[in-house]
Amino acid sequence: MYASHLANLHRQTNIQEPRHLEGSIAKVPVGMMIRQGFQVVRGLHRHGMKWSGLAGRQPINRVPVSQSMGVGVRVLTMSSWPFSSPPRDYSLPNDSWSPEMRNLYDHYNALCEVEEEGQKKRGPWRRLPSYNRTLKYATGGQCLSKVLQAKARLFTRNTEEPGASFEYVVFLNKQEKSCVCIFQAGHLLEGPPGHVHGGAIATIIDSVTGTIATYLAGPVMTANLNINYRSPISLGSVVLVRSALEKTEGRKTLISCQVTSADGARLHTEATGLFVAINVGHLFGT
Ligand SMILES: CCCCC/C=C\C/C=C\C/C=C\C/C=C\CCCC(=O)SCCNC(=O)CCNC(=O)[C@H](O)C(C)(C)COP(=O)(O)OP(=O)(O)OC[C@H]1O[C@@H](n2cnc3c(N)ncnc32)[C@H](O)[C@@H]1OP(=O)(O)O
Repeated sequence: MYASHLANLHRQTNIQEPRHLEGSIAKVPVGMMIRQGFQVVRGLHRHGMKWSGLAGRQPINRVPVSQSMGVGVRVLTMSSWPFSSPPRDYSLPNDSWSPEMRNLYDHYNALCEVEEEGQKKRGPWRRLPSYNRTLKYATGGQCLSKVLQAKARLFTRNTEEPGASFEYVVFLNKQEKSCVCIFQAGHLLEGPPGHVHGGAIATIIDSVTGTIATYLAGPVMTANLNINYRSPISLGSVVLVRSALEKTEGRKTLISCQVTSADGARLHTEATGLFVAINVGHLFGT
Protein backbone atom coordinates (compact mmCIF):
# COMPACT_ATOMS: atom_id res chain seq x y z
CA MET A 1 0.00 0.00 0.00
CA TYR A 2 2.71 2.38 1.12
CA ALA A 3 4.95 1.23 -1.69
CA SER A 4 2.30 1.71 -4.31
CA HIS A 5 1.41 5.12 -2.91
CA LEU A 6 5.04 6.13 -2.99
CA ALA A 7 5.56 4.61 -6.41
CA ASN A 8 2.65 6.68 -7.56
CA LEU A 9 4.02 9.77 -5.88
CA HIS A 10 7.41 9.02 -7.36
CA ARG A 11 5.93 8.85 -10.83
CA GLN A 12 3.72 11.88 -10.37
CA THR A 13 6.45 14.07 -8.98
CA ASN A 14 9.12 13.12 -11.52
CA ILE A 15 11.78 12.04 -9.06
CA GLN A 16 14.93 11.44 -11.09
CA GLU A 17 15.82 7.83 -10.52
CA PRO A 18 19.42 6.75 -10.17
CA ARG A 19 20.48 5.05 -13.41
CA HIS A 20 20.50 1.50 -12.09
CA LEU A 21 17.03 1.96 -10.64
CA GLU A 22 15.52 3.48 -13.76
CA GLY A 23 12.09 2.15 -14.53
CA SER A 24 12.16 -0.15 -11.54
CA ILE A 25 10.71 1.43 -8.44
CA ALA A 26 10.36 -2.04 -6.90
CA LYS A 27 14.15 -2.22 -6.57
CA VAL A 28 14.25 0.74 -4.19
CA PRO A 29 14.46 -0.49 -0.59
CA VAL A 30 11.17 0.14 1.20
CA GLY A 31 12.88 2.04 4.04
CA MET A 32 14.49 4.35 1.56
CA MET A 33 11.18 4.92 -0.20
CA ILE A 34 9.41 5.69 3.06
CA ARG A 35 12.15 8.12 4.09
CA GLN A 36 12.08 9.75 0.69
CA GLY A 37 8.28 9.75 0.78
CA PHE A 38 8.21 11.60 4.07
CA GLN A 39 10.68 14.12 2.74
CA VAL A 40 8.52 14.60 -0.33
CA VAL A 41 5.39 15.09 1.75
CA ARG A 42 7.22 17.42 4.15
CA GLY A 43 8.51 19.39 1.17
CA LEU A 44 5.03 19.68 -0.25
CA HIS A 45 3.54 20.75 3.07
CA ARG A 46 6.26 23.33 3.48
CA HIS A 47 5.07 24.74 0.19
CA GLY A 48 1.43 24.60 1.16
CA MET A 49 0.52 21.60 -0.99
CA LYS A 50 -1.41 18.50 -0.02
CA TRP A 51 -1.45 15.06 -1.62
CA SER A 52 -4.46 16.06 -3.63
CA GLY A 53 -2.57 19.14 -4.80
CA LEU A 54 -0.45 16.91 -6.98
CA ALA A 55 -3.30 16.11 -9.28
CA GLY A 56 -4.08 19.69 -10.14
CA ARG A 57 -0.48 20.89 -9.87
CA GLN A 58 -0.38 24.59 -9.32
CA PRO A 59 2.46 26.48 -10.94
CA ILE A 60 4.70 26.83 -7.95
CA ASN A 61 8.43 26.93 -7.63
CA ARG A 62 10.69 23.94 -7.54
CA VAL A 63 10.69 22.09 -4.23
CA PRO A 64 14.29 21.41 -3.25
CA VAL A 65 14.24 18.04 -1.57
CA SER A 66 17.36 16.64 -3.16
CA GLN A 67 18.89 14.09 -0.87
CA SER A 68 21.89 11.83 -0.84
CA MET A 69 20.61 8.29 -0.64
CA GLY A 70 23.68 6.42 0.58
CA VAL A 71 26.10 3.90 -0.90
CA GLY A 72 25.71 3.16 -4.59
CA VAL A 73 22.72 5.46 -4.99
CA ARG A 74 23.04 8.86 -6.48
CA VAL A 75 21.16 12.05 -5.69
CA LEU A 76 17.41 12.07 -6.12
CA THR A 77 15.69 15.30 -6.92
CA MET A 78 12.03 16.01 -7.24
CA SER A 79 9.94 18.86 -8.35
CA SER A 80 6.31 19.45 -7.60
CA TRP A 81 6.01 21.01 -11.03
CA PRO A 82 5.96 18.57 -13.96
CA PHE A 83 8.57 20.61 -15.79
CA SER A 84 11.84 21.26 -13.97
CA SER A 85 11.32 24.99 -14.09
CA PRO A 86 8.15 26.86 -13.23
CA PRO A 87 5.89 27.80 -16.13
CA ARG A 88 6.78 30.84 -18.11
CA ASP A 89 5.16 32.35 -21.14
CA TYR A 90 7.91 32.35 -23.75
CA SER A 91 5.80 34.20 -26.30
CA LEU A 92 6.06 37.49 -24.43
CA PRO A 93 8.64 40.09 -25.51
CA ASN A 94 12.13 39.86 -24.07
CA ASP A 95 15.30 41.93 -24.45
CA SER A 96 16.55 39.84 -27.35
CA TRP A 97 13.68 40.93 -29.58
CA SER A 98 14.69 43.36 -32.31
CA PRO A 99 12.70 46.60 -32.71
CA GLU A 100 11.14 45.07 -35.86
CA MET A 101 9.97 42.00 -33.92
CA ARG A 102 8.64 44.24 -31.17
CA ASN A 103 6.77 46.47 -33.65
CA LEU A 104 5.12 43.50 -35.30
CA TYR A 105 4.19 42.11 -31.89
CA ASP A 106 2.63 45.45 -30.91
CA HIS A 107 0.74 45.55 -34.21
CA TYR A 108 -0.89 42.14 -33.78
CA ASN A 109 -1.33 42.57 -30.07
CA ALA A 110 -3.35 45.72 -30.76
CA LEU A 111 -5.64 43.66 -32.99
CA CYS A 112 -6.48 41.40 -30.06
CA GLU A 113 -8.62 44.16 -28.64
CA VAL A 114 -10.80 46.48 -30.70
CA GLU A 115 -12.77 49.57 -29.73
CA GLU A 116 -16.46 49.57 -30.66
CA GLU A 117 -18.81 52.39 -29.62
CA GLY A 118 -16.29 53.57 -27.08
CA GLN A 119 -15.97 50.13 -25.56
CA LYS A 120 -13.00 47.79 -25.70
CA LYS A 121 -13.92 44.38 -27.06
CA ARG A 122 -12.09 41.24 -27.93
CA GLY A 123 -10.72 41.55 -31.47
CA PRO A 124 -10.39 38.87 -34.11
CA TRP A 125 -6.84 37.99 -33.11
CA ARG A 126 -5.62 36.23 -30.04
CA ARG A 127 -2.06 35.86 -28.84
CA LEU A 128 -1.31 32.27 -27.97
CA PRO A 129 0.78 31.76 -24.89
CA SER A 130 3.72 29.38 -25.24
CA TYR A 131 3.36 25.61 -25.08
CA ASN A 132 3.89 25.13 -21.34
CA ARG A 133 0.91 27.33 -20.69
CA THR A 134 -1.30 26.07 -23.50
CA LEU A 135 -0.73 22.41 -22.82
CA LYS A 136 -3.10 22.15 -19.91
CA TYR A 137 -5.85 23.97 -21.80
CA ALA A 138 -5.78 21.78 -24.90
CA THR A 139 -7.94 18.68 -25.14
CA GLY A 140 -5.97 15.87 -23.59
CA GLY A 141 -3.39 18.29 -22.25
CA GLN A 142 -4.26 17.57 -18.62
CA CYS A 143 -3.59 13.91 -19.22
CA LEU A 144 -0.32 14.61 -21.02
CA SER A 145 0.91 16.93 -18.31
CA LYS A 146 0.78 14.02 -15.85
CA VAL A 147 3.21 11.92 -17.80
CA LEU A 148 5.62 14.47 -19.21
CA GLN A 149 9.18 13.87 -18.10
CA ALA A 150 10.68 16.47 -15.82
CA LYS A 151 13.54 17.26 -18.12
CA ALA A 152 11.53 17.16 -21.31
CA ARG A 153 11.15 20.42 -23.13
CA LEU A 154 9.44 21.63 -26.22
CA PHE A 155 12.75 22.14 -27.98
CA THR A 156 11.81 25.40 -29.67
CA ARG A 157 11.50 27.02 -26.25
CA ASN A 158 13.31 27.02 -22.95
CA THR A 159 16.77 27.97 -24.13
CA GLU A 160 19.08 29.37 -21.48
CA GLU A 161 19.96 32.32 -23.65
CA PRO A 162 17.05 34.42 -24.90
CA GLY A 163 17.38 35.18 -28.60
CA ALA A 164 19.86 32.36 -29.28
CA SER A 165 17.48 30.09 -31.16
CA PHE A 166 13.74 30.35 -31.77
CA GLU A 167 12.04 33.54 -30.65
CA TYR A 168 8.45 33.49 -31.79
CA VAL A 169 4.92 34.38 -30.95
CA VAL A 170 1.77 33.10 -32.61
CA PHE A 171 -1.41 35.10 -33.11
CA LEU A 172 -4.51 33.13 -34.02
CA ASN A 173 -7.53 34.37 -35.95
CA LYS A 174 -10.23 31.84 -35.16
CA GLN A 175 -12.79 33.39 -37.53
CA GLU A 176 -10.46 33.14 -40.47
CA LYS A 177 -9.02 29.84 -39.26
CA SER A 178 -5.57 31.26 -39.78
CA CYS A 179 -2.60 32.36 -37.75
CA VAL A 180 0.52 34.42 -38.07
CA CYS A 181 3.77 33.74 -36.30
CA ILE A 182 6.43 36.41 -35.86
CA PHE A 183 9.71 34.55 -35.89
CA GLN A 184 13.20 35.81 -35.15
CA ALA A 185 15.94 33.29 -35.90
CA GLY A 186 18.89 33.34 -33.51
CA HIS A 187 22.54 32.46 -34.08
CA LEU A 188 22.21 28.82 -32.98
CA LEU A 189 19.97 28.16 -35.98
CA GLU A 190 22.69 28.71 -38.53
CA GLY A 191 22.81 26.39 -41.52
CA PRO A 192 24.45 27.89 -44.60
CA PRO A 193 26.80 30.65 -43.37
CA GLY A 194 24.76 33.62 -42.21
CA HIS A 195 21.46 31.92 -42.96
CA VAL A 196 18.87 29.81 -41.19
CA HIS A 197 19.13 26.01 -41.33
CA GLY A 198 16.42 24.31 -43.40
CA GLY A 199 15.65 22.00 -40.48
CA ALA A 200 15.05 25.00 -38.24
CA ILE A 201 12.70 26.45 -40.85
CA ALA A 202 10.91 23.09 -41.01
CA THR A 203 10.68 23.15 -37.23
CA ILE A 204 9.02 26.53 -37.02
CA ILE A 205 6.67 25.55 -39.86
CA ASP A 206 5.75 22.30 -38.08
CA SER A 207 5.22 24.20 -34.83
CA VAL A 208 3.01 26.87 -36.38
CA THR A 209 0.96 24.58 -38.61
CA GLY A 210 0.77 22.07 -35.72
CA THR A 211 -0.43 24.77 -33.38
CA ILE A 212 -3.29 25.91 -35.60
CA ALA A 213 -4.22 22.29 -36.39
CA THR A 214 -4.34 21.58 -32.64
CA TYR A 215 -6.55 24.58 -32.02
CA LEU A 216 -8.92 23.59 -34.79
CA ALA A 217 -8.94 19.82 -34.36
CA GLY A 218 -7.65 18.98 -30.87
CA PRO A 219 -4.62 16.72 -30.38
CA VAL A 220 -2.98 15.91 -33.70
CA MET A 221 0.30 14.60 -35.02
CA THR A 222 2.10 15.66 -38.13
CA ALA A 223 1.66 12.95 -40.76
CA ASN A 224 3.23 14.83 -43.66
CA LEU A 225 5.14 18.07 -44.15
CA ASN A 226 5.83 19.25 -47.66
CA ILE A 227 8.29 22.14 -47.90
CA ASN A 228 9.60 24.23 -50.77
CA TYR A 229 12.47 26.53 -49.89
CA ARG A 230 12.27 29.53 -52.25
CA SER A 231 14.82 31.99 -50.83
CA PRO A 232 17.22 31.86 -47.88
CA ILE A 233 16.41 33.52 -44.56
CA SER A 234 19.16 35.67 -43.04
CA LEU A 235 20.18 34.75 -39.54
CA GLY A 236 18.85 37.26 -37.03
CA SER A 237 16.12 38.50 -39.33
CA VAL A 238 12.43 38.57 -38.51
CA VAL A 239 10.01 36.76 -40.77
CA LEU A 240 6.30 36.06 -40.78
CA VAL A 241 5.03 32.49 -40.82
CA ARG A 242 1.42 32.54 -41.97
CA SER A 243 -0.73 29.43 -41.80
CA ALA A 244 -4.32 28.71 -42.67
CA LEU A 245 -6.72 25.82 -42.79
CA GLU A 246 -7.05 24.39 -46.29
CA LYS A 247 -9.48 21.56 -45.57
CA THR A 248 -10.55 18.96 -43.07
CA GLU A 249 -11.52 15.42 -44.01
CA GLY A 250 -12.45 13.09 -41.19
CA ARG A 251 -9.41 12.91 -38.90
CA LYS A 252 -7.23 14.77 -41.39
CA THR A 253 -6.52 18.50 -41.28
CA LEU A 254 -4.57 20.10 -44.10
CA ILE A 255 -2.80 23.36 -43.32
CA SER A 256 -0.98 25.65 -45.73
CA CYS A 257 1.93 27.86 -44.78
CA GLN A 258 4.04 30.67 -46.25
CA VAL A 259 7.13 32.18 -44.72
CA THR A 260 7.76 35.73 -45.95
CA SER A 261 9.88 38.73 -45.08
CA ALA A 262 8.33 40.96 -42.44
CA ASP A 263 6.96 43.35 -45.09
CA GLY A 264 5.53 40.41 -47.05
CA ALA A 265 7.51 41.33 -50.18
CA ARG A 266 9.77 38.29 -50.26
CA LEU A 267 8.63 34.69 -50.21
CA HIS A 268 11.09 32.49 -48.34
CA THR A 269 9.28 29.18 -47.94
CA GLU A 270 5.99 27.51 -48.83
CA ALA A 271 4.65 24.42 -47.17
CA THR A 272 1.67 22.23 -46.48
CA GLY A 273 1.19 20.09 -43.42
CA LEU A 274 -1.13 17.14 -42.99
CA PHE A 275 -2.21 16.53 -39.40
CA VAL A 276 -4.06 13.46 -38.20
CA ALA A 277 -6.20 13.62 -35.08
CA ILE A 278 -5.09 11.20 -32.40
CA ASN A 279 -6.23 10.02 -29.03
CA VAL A 280 -3.62 11.10 -26.54
CA GLY A 281 -3.21 7.38 -25.75
CA HIS A 282 -1.60 7.06 -29.21
CA LEU A 283 1.48 8.78 -27.75
CA PHE A 284 1.80 6.04 -25.15
CA GLY A 285 1.05 3.06 -27.33
CA THR A 286 -2.40 2.38 -25.89
C1 LIG B 1 1.85 16.13 -30.42
C2 LIG B 1 0.96 16.76 -29.45
C3 LIG B 1 -0.33 16.02 -29.23
C4 LIG B 1 -1.18 16.63 -28.20
C5 LIG B 1 -0.94 18.07 -28.04
C6 LIG B 1 -1.80 18.67 -27.02
C7 LIG B 1 -1.64 19.93 -26.72
C8 LIG B 1 -0.59 20.75 -27.38
C9 LIG B 1 -0.90 22.16 -27.28
C10 LIG B 1 -0.54 22.99 -28.23
C11 LIG B 1 0.23 22.51 -29.43
C12 LIG B 1 1.26 23.46 -29.68
C13 LIG B 1 2.21 23.28 -30.54
C14 LIG B 1 2.38 22.16 -31.44
C15 LIG B 1 3.79 22.09 -31.67
C16 LIG B 1 4.40 21.26 -32.45
C17 LIG B 1 3.73 20.28 -33.32
C18 LIG B 1 4.73 19.21 -33.57
C19 LIG B 1 3.99 18.01 -34.03
C20 LIG B 1 4.94 16.90 -34.24
O1 LIG B 1 6.09 17.06 -34.40
S1 LIG B 1 4.32 15.35 -34.23
C21 LIG B 1 5.78 14.35 -34.40
C22 LIG B 1 6.02 13.85 -35.80
N1 LIG B 1 4.97 13.01 -36.23
C23 LIG B 1 4.92 11.72 -35.90
O2 LIG B 1 5.75 11.20 -35.21
C24 LIG B 1 3.72 10.95 -36.44
C25 LIG B 1 4.05 9.49 -36.63
N2 LIG B 1 2.93 8.86 -37.30
C26 LIG B 1 1.87 8.40 -36.63
O3 LIG B 1 1.85 8.41 -35.39
C27 LIG B 1 0.74 7.89 -37.42
O4 LIG B 1 1.16 7.51 -38.69
C28 LIG B 1 -0.42 8.93 -37.55
C29 LIG B 1 -0.95 9.31 -36.17
C30 LIG B 1 0.06 10.18 -38.30
C31 LIG B 1 -1.54 8.31 -38.35
O5 LIG B 1 -1.72 6.99 -37.89
P1 LIG B 1 -3.16 6.41 -37.53
O6 LIG B 1 -3.00 4.93 -37.39
O7 LIG B 1 -3.75 7.14 -36.39
O8 LIG B 1 -4.05 6.75 -38.77
P2 LIG B 1 -3.97 6.15 -40.25
O9 LIG B 1 -2.64 5.62 -40.62
O10 LIG B 1 -5.15 5.25 -40.43
O11 LIG B 1 -4.20 7.48 -41.14
C32 LIG B 1 -5.39 8.23 -41.00
C33 LIG B 1 -5.62 8.93 -42.32
O12 LIG B 1 -4.47 9.76 -42.59
C34 LIG B 1 -3.85 9.37 -43.82
N3 LIG B 1 -2.40 9.49 -43.66
C35 LIG B 1 -1.66 9.10 -42.60
N4 LIG B 1 -0.37 9.39 -42.81
C36 LIG B 1 -0.32 9.98 -44.00
C37 LIG B 1 0.74 10.52 -44.77
N5 LIG B 1 1.99 10.53 -44.32
N6 LIG B 1 0.47 11.10 -45.96
C38 LIG B 1 -0.81 11.12 -46.42
N7 LIG B 1 -1.85 10.64 -45.74
C39 LIG B 1 -1.60 10.06 -44.57
C40 LIG B 1 -4.27 7.94 -44.02
O13 LIG B 1 -4.22 7.57 -45.38
C41 LIG B 1 -5.69 7.96 -43.49
O14 LIG B 1 -6.51 8.59 -44.45
P3 LIG B 1 -7.98 8.00 -44.79
O15 LIG B 1 -8.76 8.12 -43.49
O16 LIG B 1 -8.50 8.91 -45.85
O17 LIG B 1 -7.78 6.61 -45.21
